[in-house]
Amino acid sequence: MQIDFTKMQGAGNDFVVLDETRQGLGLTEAHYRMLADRHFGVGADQILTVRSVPVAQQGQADFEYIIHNADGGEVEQCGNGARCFARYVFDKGLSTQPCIRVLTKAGIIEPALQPDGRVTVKMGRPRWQPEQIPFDPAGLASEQVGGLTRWLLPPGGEEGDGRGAAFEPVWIGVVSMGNPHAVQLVASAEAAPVAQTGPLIERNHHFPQRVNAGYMEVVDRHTIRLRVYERGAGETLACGTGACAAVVCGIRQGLLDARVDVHTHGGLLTIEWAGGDMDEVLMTGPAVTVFEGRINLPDLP
Ligand SMILES: N[C@@H](CCC[C@H](N)C(=O)O)C(=O)O
Repeated sequence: MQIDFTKMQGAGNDFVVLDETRQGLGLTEAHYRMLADRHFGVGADQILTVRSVPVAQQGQADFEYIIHNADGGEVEQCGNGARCFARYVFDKGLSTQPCIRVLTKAGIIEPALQPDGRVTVKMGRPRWQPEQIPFDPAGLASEQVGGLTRWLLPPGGEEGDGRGAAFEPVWIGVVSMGNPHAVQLVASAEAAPVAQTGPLIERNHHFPQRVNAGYMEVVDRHTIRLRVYERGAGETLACGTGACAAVVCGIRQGLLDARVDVHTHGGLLTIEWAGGDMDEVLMTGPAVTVFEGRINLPDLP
């Protein structure tokens, strides 16, 4: 099977974007893994698919947005991808509107193209309840820091199983931005042990659907440096939902103001959140088309 694709990136978080508005491509998890593979496929952190809104939800949104991680698994949300999604549907003429409503597994988000070429996305409200994440805090120590509950996580997974013996337990803030995030404060994002502890936190048994692990260095009240070890993709150059999650945790802890610049290895994202239960998080950043292509995919189970 031959399929057309567009390669895009948002702050270096890179995507293969597929159009299924006219017909489904019938791809399997193995196909998504192959597209994402940097040696045998195109190479991407996530595969984004544009679909028409299912009949039952028509009127609620303009498009449906399907996200697969590089490991082939379907996930609920992707922030950098949402900006690329909006740029794609506009540039391809699928929409003439600079502001669209997009249906995701985590609800409706609203990306809007800005005159300077960046995209701002209304990402929805942060969700803090353990069952919304999902997160099982049974047996973990907790502390209250400002408005944030932090949990002491043994990064080795099962307490006492030996795998985490080399690492100290870490205090994490836990939040869903449609997808699950565990955010820890670090003195230096550059020096943070992302490659060592990221995979252990991702698969820690307190997160039944795994988790994205964020490492946040607070520079001042409106600037952070952030690295994220993403569920199903490993460390990426930037994570949009990770940036939202870090900033809302920082604001709740009283460390950050309502508008924060997030410096990642792939570029700058700006996150705004007024801090109330009903307030939505806004994310602004770049969305760039890299190239168009066509690839032969073998039959895969
Ligand atoms: N790169 C993303 C997040 C993609 C999904 C994530 N890896 C997950 O499994 O939840 C972003 O920009 O938000």
